[in-house]
Amino acid sequence: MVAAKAGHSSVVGRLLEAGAPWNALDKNGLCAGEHAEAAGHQDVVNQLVVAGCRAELILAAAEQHVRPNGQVSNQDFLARSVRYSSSNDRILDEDGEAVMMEWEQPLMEAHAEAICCSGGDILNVGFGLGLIDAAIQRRKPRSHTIIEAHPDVHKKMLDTGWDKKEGVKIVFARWQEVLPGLGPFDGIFFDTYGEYYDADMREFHSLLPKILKPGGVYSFFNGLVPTNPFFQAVYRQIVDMEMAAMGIETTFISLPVDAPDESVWKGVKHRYWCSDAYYLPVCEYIEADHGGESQAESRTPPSS
Ligand SMILES: C[S@@+](CC[C@H](N)C(=O)[O-])C[C@H]1O[C@@H](n2cnc3c(N)ncnc32)[C@H](O)[C@@H]1O
Repeated sequence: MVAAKAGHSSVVGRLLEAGAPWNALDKNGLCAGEHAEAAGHQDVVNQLVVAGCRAELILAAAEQHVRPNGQVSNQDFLARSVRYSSSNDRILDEDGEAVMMEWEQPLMEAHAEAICCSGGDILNVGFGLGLIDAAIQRRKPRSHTIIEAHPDVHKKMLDTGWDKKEGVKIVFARWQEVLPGLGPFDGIFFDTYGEYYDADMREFHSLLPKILKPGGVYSFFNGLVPTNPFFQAVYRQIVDMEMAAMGIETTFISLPVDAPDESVWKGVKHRYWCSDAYYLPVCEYIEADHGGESQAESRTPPSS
């Protein structure tokens, strides 16, 4: 950390080679990448991002929850009840963990804008409060498929008439059971609960070439390590690399987040968000006739 703070990239390199963990924290909870970033040593930041991506450690650590603080497995979550608040501004699981909260509305609006840009056939995985589905409906797509696996959430969808909306098809199942038998789609959004990047999201991503049409847009709720900006940057890089291996280019759009004040978290077991920035992923096939340079230019660097 001292070497990172001082910008000594050769020393940082040697320490990493000798097995120093890229993601160790000091007593103030800061990692080497944050020290380097604060001191303006971008070369060291980039070096640590690359090391983080390569390290076996990151692959193990990649078992991040798609949504933070979901402490139960997906199957357990689906087998237990959830409750909607009376004002419909949140869903809590049996432990009082927030499954979804209304403060995310502007983020969901932005995701809908990204995936509905060409209209057509849209897929959303995970209904929750229906925020993104309402935003999708406002954009009047040709068809709108919603995969939802929780019985209580499915009941809420029926109680609120989602099954009667024109063009809407509800698939009451885990996405693992019905994909890739659906689609293909022009726009896809993924936002489940109690699932992990390593085990679940990566599997979902591997289906994209089958379910995303050429010219289509994929996005997902980016809840990967929201508590640490440097670790977030590493995950953005990992997603970018894994998508690129499938011929898909990822652009992260940086959005300011109006951090919900303390009162919003009252009654929620864990506050799952504290960052003032959100990096909205937009994933599209790399076009064969695209110039390599212009693609690189349009990417957001991992440390931004
Ligand atoms: C965070 S909420 C989605 C919030 C939604 N984006 C919104 O705008 O309100 C996650 C949803 O995914 C559902 N879900 C969890 N695991 C699933 C799975 N394997 N397949 C389908 N839906 C799942 C949950 O029941 C929950 O309704």
